[in-house]
Amino acid sequence: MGVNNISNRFLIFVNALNRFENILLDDLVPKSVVGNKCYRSLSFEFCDWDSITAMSKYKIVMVRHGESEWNKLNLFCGWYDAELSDVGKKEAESAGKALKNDGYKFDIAHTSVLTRAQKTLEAILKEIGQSDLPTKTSWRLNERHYGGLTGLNKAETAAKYGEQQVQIWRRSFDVPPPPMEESHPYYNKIVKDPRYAKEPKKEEFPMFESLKLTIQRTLPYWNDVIVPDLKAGKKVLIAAHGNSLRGIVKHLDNMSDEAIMGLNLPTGIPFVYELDENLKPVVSMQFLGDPETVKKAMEAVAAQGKAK
Ligand SMILES: O=C(O)[C@@H](COP(=O)(O)O)OP(=O)(O)O
Repeated sequence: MGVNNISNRFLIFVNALNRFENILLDDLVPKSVVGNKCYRSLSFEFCDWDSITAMSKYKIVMVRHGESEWNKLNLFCGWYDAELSDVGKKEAESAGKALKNDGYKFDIAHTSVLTRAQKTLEAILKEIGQSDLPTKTSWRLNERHYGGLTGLNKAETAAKYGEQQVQIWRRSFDVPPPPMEESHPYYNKIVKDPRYAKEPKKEEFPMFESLKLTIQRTLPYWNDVIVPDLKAGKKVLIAAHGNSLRGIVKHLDNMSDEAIMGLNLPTGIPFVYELDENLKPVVSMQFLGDPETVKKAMEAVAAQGKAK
């Protein structure tokens, strides 16, 4: 959960419930104290700002790319290499401006091999005056592979198979979409794309991915590449995708398979994690955007799976 001390209010992002809550300090009195100035209620734990600052050892910023041409058309995108839409380019610039306003500078960036994430990163780095920032790219940060759904319209798919089925395909933890067959219109474009010539290995190359499978290939990158950067004292920025980032968030916040179903990440709004020495969050998913805008953007992502 993210916590901001706003005068006598705490603004809390309640992961399990996927919403922001504004809580008066007075309301906190009956809650049990779980540590130095940290509190627990039925649905969340939180700490006052001084305690957070004391515990925070690592800071990392993540951002889902700006709206892509395929987000705009409401198509399942996955490993299809969609460009940013004009709105997405503006979102990426705004993300950079928000980071600049808050004085963020980075030592390293990580991104996927997909254009929409790379272009978003590029726009952000331009805004913060760090266009030459060392950047590592990996297929392990790619969006989940949407298999046979790739290229289908989400609302039309909901009208055909039911909203519930689309919700399962989009947000269940371990139910994968149908595989991408060789006859799929984008099979060759993806499988024969030169950017995958070296990796993933043939046996690792996905034809579909659930969130669980996505996490299985993203986490090794988190553990083996990003964590060492953090431990070396580097300030890290990740520009990636709705579901590869949901996987990292689930891991960091130790969210249950059910709780992660309710999380919809908005495009182009950076969010911050502060981690303690054991890489446990002391600040979770603190968006650099006003809560009402973030909430609406999350709801809009959730609604993409509704039949029109
Ligand atoms: O593949 C896609 O369609 C979207 C996510 O879709 P949902 O899981 O939200 O349907 O990925 P992104 O735009 O983050 O690369």
